[in-house]
Amino acid sequence: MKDDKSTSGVDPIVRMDKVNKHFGSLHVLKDIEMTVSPGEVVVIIGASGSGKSTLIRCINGLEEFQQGYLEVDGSQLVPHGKASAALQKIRTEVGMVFQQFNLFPHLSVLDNVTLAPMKVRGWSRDDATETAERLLERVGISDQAAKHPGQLSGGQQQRVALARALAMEPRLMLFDEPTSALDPEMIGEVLDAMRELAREGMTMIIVTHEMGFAREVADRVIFIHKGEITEEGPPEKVFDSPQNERTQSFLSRVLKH
Ligand SMILES: Nc1ncnc2c1ncn2[C@@H]1O[C@H](COP(=O)(O)OP(=O)(O)OP(=O)(O)O)[C@@H](O)[C@H]1O
Repeated sequence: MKDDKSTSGVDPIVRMDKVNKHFGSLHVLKDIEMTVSPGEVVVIIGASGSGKSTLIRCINGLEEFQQGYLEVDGSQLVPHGKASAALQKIRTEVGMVFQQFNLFPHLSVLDNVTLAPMKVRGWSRDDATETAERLLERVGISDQAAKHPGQLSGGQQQRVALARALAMEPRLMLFDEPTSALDPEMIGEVLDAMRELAREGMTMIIVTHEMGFAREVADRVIFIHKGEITEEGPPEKVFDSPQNERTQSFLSRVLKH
């Protein structure tokens, strides 16, 4: 096991040691070693197809991996793991926001947010509604609670998705390119909500192409190239003086505009 001093005595929320993942003959994740401490905001960057989404999807068991050690908040996901008690626990403790919102189209905004706490956590409707209303207020869309997702803008839908994930009181939030499907004028409102969450101390792992945002919110930036972590460090270091030539050429491409 990797000895990671960033945990400084506190148990990490995520511990990955030599995790390998294949899609058939494609070796998508190669010996991934990553430790995330409570309260840390880690941003994962890299070219399209480098394995960023696959990496975070392994963390909540949406993708299985073939080799290595993966532990989330004390529960271990095993290679080739299918349904297990650990997986169930991890799914309830880890919130995820996807590129495509993935809201239930036939439910109101409020019902989208109350559903999982009632079904999974066994909360009463009153308790779930109270929490949902507070969260919708917090992401600035309390006036949309009775609408259906299709009646909202992309930015509003993504904020509902964030409220829905937070309603489960997650220990860790994963974001998979949460602004990539949004019109440019709506990106800011979603990033603002994420910024706020980071300020409040939520542990977050974020895959994004928003480099300005990454620099601003990340405690640590991880660069992935063809399934390997080739560089990581504080944002100032990775963005201003990248050591690896792959990072240098990626950043010079994406920061050109
Ligand atoms: N379900 C799947 N079956 C087969 N190959 C897959 C599957 N999902 C992803 N891949 C492949 O795995 C590689 C990594 O994909 P992944 O989506 O993790 O990359 P990414 O870095 O998130 O890319 P992007 O920035 O474009 O979203 C790619 O080559 C992709 O085509």
